[in-house]
Amino acid sequence: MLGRADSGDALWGEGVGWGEAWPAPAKLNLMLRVVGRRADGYHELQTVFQLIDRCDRLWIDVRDDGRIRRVGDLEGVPEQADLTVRAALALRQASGCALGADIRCEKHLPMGGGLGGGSSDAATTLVALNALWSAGLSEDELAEIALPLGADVPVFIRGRAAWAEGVGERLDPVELPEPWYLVLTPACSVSTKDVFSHPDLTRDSKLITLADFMHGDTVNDCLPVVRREYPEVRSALGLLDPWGGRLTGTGACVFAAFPSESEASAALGRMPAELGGFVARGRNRSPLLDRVAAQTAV
Ligand SMILES: C[C@](O)(CO)[C@H](O)COP(=O)(O)OP(=O)(O)OC[C@H]1O[C@@H](n2ccc(N)nc2=O)[C@H](O)[C@@H]1O
Ligand SMILES: Nc1ncnc2c1ncn2[C@@H]1O[C@H](COP(=O)(O)OP(=O)(O)OP(=O)(O)O)[C@@H](O)[C@H]1O
Repeated sequence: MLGRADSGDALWGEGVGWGEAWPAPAKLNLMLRVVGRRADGYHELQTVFQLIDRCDRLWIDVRDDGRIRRVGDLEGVPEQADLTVRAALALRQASGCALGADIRCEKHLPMGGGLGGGSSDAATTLVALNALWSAGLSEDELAEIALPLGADVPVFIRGRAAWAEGVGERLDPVELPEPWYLVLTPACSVSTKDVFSHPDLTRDSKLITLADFMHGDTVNDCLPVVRREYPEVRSALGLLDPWGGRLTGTGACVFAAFPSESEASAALGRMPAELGGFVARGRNRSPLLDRVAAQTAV
């Protein structure tokens, strides 16, 4: 898990030079309702995604020999299971492209944190290689390849804060306030699969509207199960009580919104030193959209 020392260079913004890096931002689920279950076991959701300016970074070199390789290790994830490698293979298959790639991912986002790090890495790989290979797939086609890689991958392809339904593939862009968030990263990894297969998970939440959400309906139906099964998440949430802490996705990360960076940083300063956490700005537009525009303008 990443602690406080890991800070500034994972952000993007004015004056931050990305060089050749491709950004893979995190997301927060600002609310999450489980409204049904499909025949294949996947759950129908209503959720609101917002991006934050905390990113993994990828470097991708095109290879002429058609091989797709991961450069460097990712603890607990074999090369062929890595979502960046799987995304590249899926794009090569879909596009018929004969080129390959070396992919290096610098992780700043905790795994199993509900921040969608692996999903975002996959989306960035698809978008980057579509440009670098001149594969010519449309955004819709990329989103279609993205979904089998993970329910969270399409939102990162679209690169916009969104109201989402289905398993997260029916996306409507939304303009939201862009507050500062304090995100706490408890030292545990929550398995999305385990939460969704838990017998006590609420699976019949009533449908709400965007207006309901805007008026403060920010329930996360995974919270009761996660709070019970993961004491680290329970105690991190308790620390955010004064500011209305919320769980993102199936956790483990929890967050609270603040009107300014200084207020979010002050709250972070009051957290126990051993608890990982960071401050990031909510964003309605992904830096990936700008990075790919810069690439295609070359
Ligand atoms: C919880 C969220 O993060 C909210 O944004 C996502 O719905 C999860 O997306 P994800 O991590 O990309 O999840 P996937 O890799 O597609 O699925 C992991 C496992 O979670 C379960 N799963 C996931 C999403 C969903 N809507 N229903 C499910 O039941 C399935 O058992 C699946 O095997
Ligand atoms: N490049 C990658 N980065 C992170 N995880 C990866 C990657 N490739 C494969 N994985 C696997 O995917 C799992 C989920 O990782 P991820 O970081 O997306 O979790 P998450 O933030 O909880 O996701 P979500 O919010 O989408 O449920 C990891 O535990 C890991 O086994």
